[in-house]
Amino acid sequence: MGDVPYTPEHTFSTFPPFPDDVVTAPLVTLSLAKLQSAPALTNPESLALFDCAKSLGFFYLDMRGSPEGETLLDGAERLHELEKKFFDLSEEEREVSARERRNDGNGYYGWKRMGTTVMDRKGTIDRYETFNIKKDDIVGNTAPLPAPKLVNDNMRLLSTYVRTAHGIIIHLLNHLNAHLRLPPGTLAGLHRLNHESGDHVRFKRSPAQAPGTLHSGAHTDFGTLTILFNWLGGLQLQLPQDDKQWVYVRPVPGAAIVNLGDALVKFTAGLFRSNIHRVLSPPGEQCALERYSLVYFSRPEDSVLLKRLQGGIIDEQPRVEGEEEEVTNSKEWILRRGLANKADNWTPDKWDKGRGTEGDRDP
Ligand SMILES: O=C(O)CCC(=O)C(=O)O
Ligand SMILES: [Fe+2]
Repeated sequence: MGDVPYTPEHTFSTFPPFPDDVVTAPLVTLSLAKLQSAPALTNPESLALFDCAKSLGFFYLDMRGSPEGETLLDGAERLHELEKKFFDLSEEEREVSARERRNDGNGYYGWKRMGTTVMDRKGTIDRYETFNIKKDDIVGNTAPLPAPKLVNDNMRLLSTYVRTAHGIIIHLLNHLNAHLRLPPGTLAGLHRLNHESGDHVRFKRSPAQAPGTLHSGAHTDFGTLTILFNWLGGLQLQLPQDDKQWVYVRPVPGAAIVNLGDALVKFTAGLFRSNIHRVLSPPGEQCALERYSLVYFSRPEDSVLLKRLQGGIIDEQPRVEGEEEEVTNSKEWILRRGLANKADNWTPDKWDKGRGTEGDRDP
């Protein structure tokens, strides 16, 4: 997309700062370069990753000093520009990629206009729009959903981004695999780039709204690992402690926010945590601005069953009665969770069907 001379620092400097007087999440910062520098079992950074997967399930991943990390940062700045342009297209142009047009049962991918899903059991209507671009469409595993010229002209950028994000995710999974004492390559083998999966790039925008307005409802992510770039605040997570306090996640230039999703909870029989999060209007002066996010969601390949993996320390996890009942594969899980919240013909009963691993954590 032409030359975007932006660095994360530059982009951050164009916005009012994230305020200092709000409570923020105590996320650890892990360095991708350090994770890449030594094998898992002798690498303190890797042990910190394992601890985090078992406790909060959210961390900053500092991308600096790693060639793959720097490529991702550059791609994120470029895609931030591209998503602004995409959402500024006329409705008619965005409509080309409308999720309703996807008639292959994959109606979770494509453009979702604002206000077409519900965010809670009361039926509160969402306050954001998204464009989910399927990894399989980008790397050529499937025939792509029609897209505006703007998007098609940027396929190389999207392809580099997807391949880089996917590679970083495989690297993180290999670390976790080692600590779980699973046979080498077990997790990576469930997330092969050239096999169909629910991985996608998400563009997300919400308009400026009153302070404290809920933009996206409380949820856990459905899949494996999520790599999120934010430039403005607004993301909150609910601390696991008893008081279940909601705290903001401060966006940090040069770092992505990474979190674990439900698939990793299921694979590890509850050893890992997929934490609840939501989005409110950005705090302080940032509230007056439109808010964009850029997300890469990784998910197990479509046919993978979402249940405990055999082997390693997972075998030591207690068995819960009924845990082998109603096991779904990854594709069914995503579509069930992703489409249960459509606002048309919505009922509270449908909301219940779309729940993930929140269990009694569900607000
Ligand atoms: O907009 C954000 O910062 C978070 C987005 C998110 O949690 C999601 O799309 O699953
Ligand atoms: Fe999320």
